[in-house]
Amino acid sequence: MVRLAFVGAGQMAEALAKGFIAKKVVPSSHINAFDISDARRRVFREELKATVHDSNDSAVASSDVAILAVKPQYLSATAQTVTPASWENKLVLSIAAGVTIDTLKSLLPASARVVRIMPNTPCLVGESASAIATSEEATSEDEELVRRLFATVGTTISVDEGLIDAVTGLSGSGPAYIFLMIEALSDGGVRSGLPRGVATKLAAQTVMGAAKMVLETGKHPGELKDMVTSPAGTTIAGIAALEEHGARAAFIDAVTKATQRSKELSKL
Ligand SMILES: NC(=O)C1=CN([C@@H]2O[C@H](COP(=O)(O)OP(=O)(O)OC[C@H]3O[C@@H](n4cnc5c(N)ncnc54)[C@H](O)[C@@H]3O)[C@@H](O)[C@H]2O)C=CC1
Ligand SMILES: O=C(O)[C@@H]1CCC=N1
Repeated sequence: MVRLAFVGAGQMAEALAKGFIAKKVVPSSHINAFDISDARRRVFREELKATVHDSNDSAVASSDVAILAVKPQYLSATAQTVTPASWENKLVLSIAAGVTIDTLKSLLPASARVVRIMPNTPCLVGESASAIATSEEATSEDEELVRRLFATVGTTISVDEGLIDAVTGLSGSGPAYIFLMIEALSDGGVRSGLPRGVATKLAAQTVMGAAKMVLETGKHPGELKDMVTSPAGTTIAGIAALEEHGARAAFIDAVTKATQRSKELSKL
């Protein structure tokens, strides 16, 4: 079974590690980690029962596959905390927004094989959307291993690296847009008289049900929207309000701006 190292044990590393452990694809005993924060090391040691090391170097040296899970701004300095000998022949996965395969390769010995992945936090509940872009050096076995690993925590898709910034703007950041939307729908329910707990539950279940209908029926979202919308009914009144407030443009702009920010991060 593959031994994993998390270089950086923050929110995303925790979501992935918990997902892998829950799906029994990597046991706690095969998860190595280091983080500069005591608090984060404690979470990995006490909650995840992972092996927490006293350096990135030791965590990587003890593993077959390393996952770079620090913020993009710290990635270069962090990669240098691992000796070239420990990186040798490793499969190195980076989940960092904006950091290109070329940049990653420049930080590692030539024998390291790089794969870029953009997952999202629903990996915690087995519903991540992960896009995978491989370097030329990564073998088909590497790609298969990464796909199998991330498929246990959700859906995977292979893309050219040129599309990873757009993936980041849509599905990498996307859960936050949907959480905001659920919160706002719940507020609407509360304003209309529902208790908060009931409103949030109905809002979240509605988002999940609608998403499942798109994925499982294969129908265009517009057609599904029309199926809800009775002439002179309640839904068209709600849709008209959303259009008046520019909801559609707001979502398009959110993805566009987040994609631009991902591109900016690649230039830092
Ligand atoms: N949060 C999300 O939803 C997603 C995040 N990402 C990417 O995942 C990466 C991590 O993001 P988050 O988990 O949200 O950030 P985070 O801030 O929760 O985690 C980063 C961790 O790295 C640690 N760290 C900093 N320097 C270090 C060093 N030299 N050695 C070891 N650990 C060090 C920090 O203490 C922190 O715990 C980022 O590159 C981000 O672009 C990708 C997809 C989704
Ligand atoms: O906000 C961020 O930069 C990271 C990348 C994708 C989701 N969170």
